[in-house]
Order: sequence, then C-alpha cells, then structure tokens
Amino acid sequence: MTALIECQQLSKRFAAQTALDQLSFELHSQQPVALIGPNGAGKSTLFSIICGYQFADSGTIRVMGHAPGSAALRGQIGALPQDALFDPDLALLQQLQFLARLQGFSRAPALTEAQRVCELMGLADKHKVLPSQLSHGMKKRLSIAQALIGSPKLVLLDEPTAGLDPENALNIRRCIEQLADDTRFIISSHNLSELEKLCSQVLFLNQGRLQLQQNLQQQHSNLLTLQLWQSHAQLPDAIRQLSGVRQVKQQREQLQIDYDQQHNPALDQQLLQLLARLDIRYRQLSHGQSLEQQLFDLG
Ligand SMILES: Nc1ncnc2c1ncn2[C@@H]1O[C@H](COP(=O)(O)OP(=O)(O)OP(=O)(O)O)[C@@H](O)[C@H]1O
Repeated sequence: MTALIECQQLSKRFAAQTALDQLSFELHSQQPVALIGPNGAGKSTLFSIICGYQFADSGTIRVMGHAPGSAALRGQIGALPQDALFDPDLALLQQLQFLARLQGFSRAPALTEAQRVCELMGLADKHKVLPSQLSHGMKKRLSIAQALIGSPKLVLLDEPTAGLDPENALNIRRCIEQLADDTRFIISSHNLSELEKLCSQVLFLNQGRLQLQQNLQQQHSNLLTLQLWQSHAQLPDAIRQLSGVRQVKQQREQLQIDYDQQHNPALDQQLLQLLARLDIRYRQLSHGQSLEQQLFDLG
C-alpha cells in the first residue's frame, strides 16, 4: 500500500539553523496522526515541505506516492497554518468562496463548497460576519473550514485548538473525529492529552530528528498506571505477587504496572481489592501510560 508520507534522510537548514536533520519515517495510518515535539523541533517546517511551500535541501519525500508540490497533489492537501490570515474586508462566507475560487471552483460551485465547509465547522449562522468580529474560537474554525475546501485527502492541522476554551476545543475535536473516516489528519499540538484522544499514532520530533514513532493504542494494552496520594514502600512487592504482573516501576507517587493481559485480564480489579485490603487510598488508576509520561521516560 502506498504510504501516506514517506521520507528518507530529509534535511532542511535555515542559515546556521538545522530545522530537519536526516529525518526518515513512513506513515501508513488510516487514523489521525499526532506530530509533537518541543518548540523549534521542526514540525512546521515538515508541514510546509509536505504542502510543497518549501523544499528540503536533501533527502526524499513522497506524499501519497507523489513529490510535494507536484500536479498530482493539487487539491489533495489542506492545511491549517499556525497563524492563518484573512482578508479583513470579506465576510466569512465570501472569504471561503474566494478561497474556493482560488482552488479552481467556478462561482456557483465555490459558493456551495463554502457553505458546505461552513456547515461542517458549525459556522452556518456566521456567513455575514467579518473576521474582526469573530471570536478566537470561531477564527480557528474558519481556518479549519478553509483547510477542508475541496475535500482534500490529507489535512495538516498546526495547533488546531491552541488558545481555545475547553468547549470550543471539544467542538473542534468532534469535527475532526467525524471527518476522520474519509480524511487523513496529521495534527501538530502541544496538548498531549488531546492528541491521545484523537490520534492512533504519534511522531515525536526533537531537534529535527525522529525520536519516537509509536502506535498509541498498542502501547497502552499491557500497562496500568496507578497514582497514589503518597508512596507506600511495600506496595510494589505486594503487586508483584499478583498473577500476570511482569514488572512494577515506581516513580514517587506513581506506579507503572506492566502485565500480561491475556494471562490475567482482571488485574485492575484485583489491584483495587489489594489497595482496599491494605487500606491504601489512591488518586487514579488508568489503563496505559500517558503520552506525557512516555515522552518523559524517553528523557
Ligand atoms: N523561515 C525561517 N527562517 C529561519 N529559521 C527558521 C525558519 N523557519 C524555521 N526556522 C528554524 O527552524 C527550526 C524549526 O522550526 P519550526 O518552526 O519548524 O519548529 P516547530 O517544531 O514548528 O516549533 P513550534 O512548536 O515553536 O511551532 C527552528 O530553530 C526555527 O527557528
């Protein structure tokens, strides 16, 4: 099957600054993919190369089998840039219609397409509003709406919920979830818990290099994370006695329990019974390990 993205030894420099450093990976995911990394890791540069806005200095990249910027990819990639700009004089629907015209839609179909993406992003009642009158959340939705014009196969979202309140962030997450059956998303964000809810795979960039590529669900299948109010010296050993437990790691008030799920699918219940028996109060018991913790473990 053709990879969604395939890069080999991709490098990009800006004067003395290395943005991407011999980056190699293949993406085959049908579900949204998270692109994460600290500030300056190279995420926006990678997005920009995928879109064909910038070119790598060396290495190769194929997007759905084609070179970025090639005619075969025209209309196939939509992008939400980190700071999208709008024409201050055009109302929301006109704005989207104009962008649809730029993509090759003629006048009437451009209007229909603008209405469609407005509807998708819950902006149907805001057709006549100017960008300056939109709240931050609505501007974000407008930016995502423009990325969806023409139903691209791949949509790149750079910080889609940055600066949004929880309700608006949830609305955007729901929209992405609804579209994810037909559209591939790559989402760059610093909000790791949000990405965990949306994405099935994560790419972690650091200093322009790939530090981790991982399937999130797979990683979670055999792990329990127990958060205590305070550490208990004897608890790890008591847990090790439970059937199916392979390893118990303690980090202050947090225990990570690696176990054989097939051998003992009811370990979580047995763990709660053990805590009750020892009269130990706990804050949270969750399946898997948070993305944040995984990255912390990587150092
Ligand atoms: N146009 C440019 N001119 C000069 N340096 C640049 C340019 N674009 C990116 N860089 C540098 O390349 C590196 C990678 O930047 P990039 O914006 O891709 O990182 P990022 O992971 O998207 O960061 P952030 O999370 O802060 O958005 C940084 O050191 C940045 O300063």
